[in-house]
Amino acid sequence: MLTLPIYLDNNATTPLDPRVLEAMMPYMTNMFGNAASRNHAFGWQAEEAVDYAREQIAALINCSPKEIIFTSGATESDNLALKGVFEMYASKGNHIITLTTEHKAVLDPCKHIEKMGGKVTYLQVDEKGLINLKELEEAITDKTILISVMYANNEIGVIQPIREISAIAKKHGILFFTDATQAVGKIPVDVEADGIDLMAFSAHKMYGPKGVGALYVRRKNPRVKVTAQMDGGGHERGMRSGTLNVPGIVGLGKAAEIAKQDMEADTKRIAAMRDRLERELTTIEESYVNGSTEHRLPHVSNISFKYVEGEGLMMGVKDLAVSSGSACTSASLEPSYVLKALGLSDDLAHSSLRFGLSRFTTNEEIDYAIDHVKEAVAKLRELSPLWEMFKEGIDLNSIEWAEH
Ligand SMILES: Cc1ncc(COP(=O)(O)O)c(C=O)c1O
Ligand code: FES
Repeated sequence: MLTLPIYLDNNATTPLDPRVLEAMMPYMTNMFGNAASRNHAFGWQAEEAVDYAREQIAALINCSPKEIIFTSGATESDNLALKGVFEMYASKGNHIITLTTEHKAVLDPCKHIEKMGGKVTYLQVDEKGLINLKELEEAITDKTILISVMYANNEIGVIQPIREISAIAKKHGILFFTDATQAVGKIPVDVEADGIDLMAFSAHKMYGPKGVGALYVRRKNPRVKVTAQMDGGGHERGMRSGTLNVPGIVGLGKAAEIAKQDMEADTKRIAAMRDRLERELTTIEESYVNGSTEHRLPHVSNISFKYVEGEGLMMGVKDLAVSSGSACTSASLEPSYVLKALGLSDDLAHSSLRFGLSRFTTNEEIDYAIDHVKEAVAKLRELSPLWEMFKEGIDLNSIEWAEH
């Protein structure tokens, strides 16, 4: 049975897995203790639950439970990593290297750091969305303290060469931070093998609750430190004060456990549906997949349908919850800065849709999406004078479409 509307915007957020909700429920009802209360059973129960969640998360990303700092989500983790390193290592240097295609939760703290006297290099990506490793190495100066490169992009799903980046950071004695919000729980992420020093992630992108996330902070070779951005009771080894969100943390832990256990099977199923969706939708004339299809998350596809407005297309497929650009910026009519960074013209960037599948996506939903997007593109093009000119063989490149 097909229930409308269909949710294909799982890069913005995922639904809560019922197994996660079940694990959280006791901590939202009778087990309400404060994990910092050391003198009674309510506190012990809560602390035990938090410790267990730390272990579940550590098992997913291959770290020690002690290396997990709980936060309110990836935005906070990004802020803590960037500003925390900038402040902690001020005597060593003030230069950070990142990408133009990072999430705003990285770019905006970088802007803040610039206002505080820091220097930030924003590296361009290639037309597939990938970093240029030579340019990365060339950007390093004796003042560089941090390389911040996202694991996988939220708009196009492109996965960066994390191990090569961390090797460069290590060679130069620089810390490596990755915003892995879109990757953790979706693809294998191993902080040891990947050589990551700091890593941000969030529960609500991996079938957990909203408002909870974590920052992985390496404790051994090198022992990484960040200056707290939230002062108070000294929770989380002094790096993030504030009463712990116990139900949320339990949810993140359970989400991590399920991800570890189901990842292989989920990925196989989801990638097959994504590939079918992409194969079918690219039979539409003048449609283009954005970003690398080789180094990409298994559940994402970002496609531009030339001569169609993404916003109009979204209206045309009302029962399909997809996104054009990213959720944070969807209120603005500016074309996506990520797609622009790949070299797309404004028009092509505007004509894109992002499809994000989940473990709950069904083949029937994909069938629906294929049929309705095809239909909507055809209808909108019927009304488009540009499409008509294109069909008549008039060369539009020189007049309407900016050079890439
Ligand atoms: C790559 C990336 N970083 C950071 C965030 C922010 O995460 P949160 O909503 O947990 O603050 C998101 C989600 O929008 C994201 O996709
Ligand atoms: S919700 Fe991910 S782009 Fe903001």
